[in-house]
Amino acid sequence: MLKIKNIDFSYGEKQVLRDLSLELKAGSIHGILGANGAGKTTFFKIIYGLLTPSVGEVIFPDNSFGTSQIGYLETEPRFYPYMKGAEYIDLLSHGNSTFDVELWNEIFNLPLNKLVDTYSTGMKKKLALLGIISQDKPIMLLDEPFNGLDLETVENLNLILKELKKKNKIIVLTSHILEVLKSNCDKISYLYKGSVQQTFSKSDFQNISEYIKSDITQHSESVIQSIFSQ
Ligand SMILES: Nc1ncnc2c1ncn2[C@@H]1O[C@H](COP(=O)(O)OP(=O)(O)OP(=O)(O)O)[C@@H](O)[C@H]1O
Repeated sequence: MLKIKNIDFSYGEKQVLRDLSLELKAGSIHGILGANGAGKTTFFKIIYGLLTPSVGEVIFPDNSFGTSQIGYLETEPRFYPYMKGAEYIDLLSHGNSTFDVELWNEIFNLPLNKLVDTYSTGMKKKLALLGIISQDKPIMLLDEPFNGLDLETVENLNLILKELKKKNKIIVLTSHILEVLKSNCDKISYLYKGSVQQTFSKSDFQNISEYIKSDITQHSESVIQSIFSQ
């Protein structure tokens, strides 16, 4: 179990996370849902150790060594210039001699001998995903992993996530597409104004849209109606 306890975080004067607590189980996929700017990426950066909370702590599972046990897929992955796809995978998979890049690339179909600079946006996302998978870490933080992927890769990623879950990993993923979260996750937490406002289990997933709609969009609906009635 990865435990996040009572975290506060601010960028300067701006408080982004407030008393955020969450427990993430091994062998399960936990979705994080939240509006733009709700604090999802900030939350991942805290778990990964890129940011330090002013209050609260991240408690890693027994026998793990903190952030070295985490694979982190950023929303917009960054690459070194003049690096080929294969070199990127070599760099990330370092220490995992069992990773069979050729076999995996039968699924991802990437031109690994070409410079990453020549890749399309979706190809870069696929390369970053392949890199994270190649690391085979017990904790995987995936920030919008489905963004920019073609339909075939979306289907493949659904299957891959199922297999990774069977390997007892702690997987946390964000998406703005509710259906993506519903079909992949065991639990979904709704982040609102920097706190986990509600965590839904599978049996409650059908209530999520209604919950968010009543919470967020009622005000927007009345504003949109007043704009168009002018
Ligand atoms: N480096 C930074 N300096 C100052 N404020 C920041 C910084 N990074 C993020 N923020 C602010 O923190 C808040 C949370 O940002 P964050 O990127 O964590 O949100 P998010 O939920 O991942 O959003 P999105 O869904 O748009 O990716 C936003 O208000 C954002 O403007």
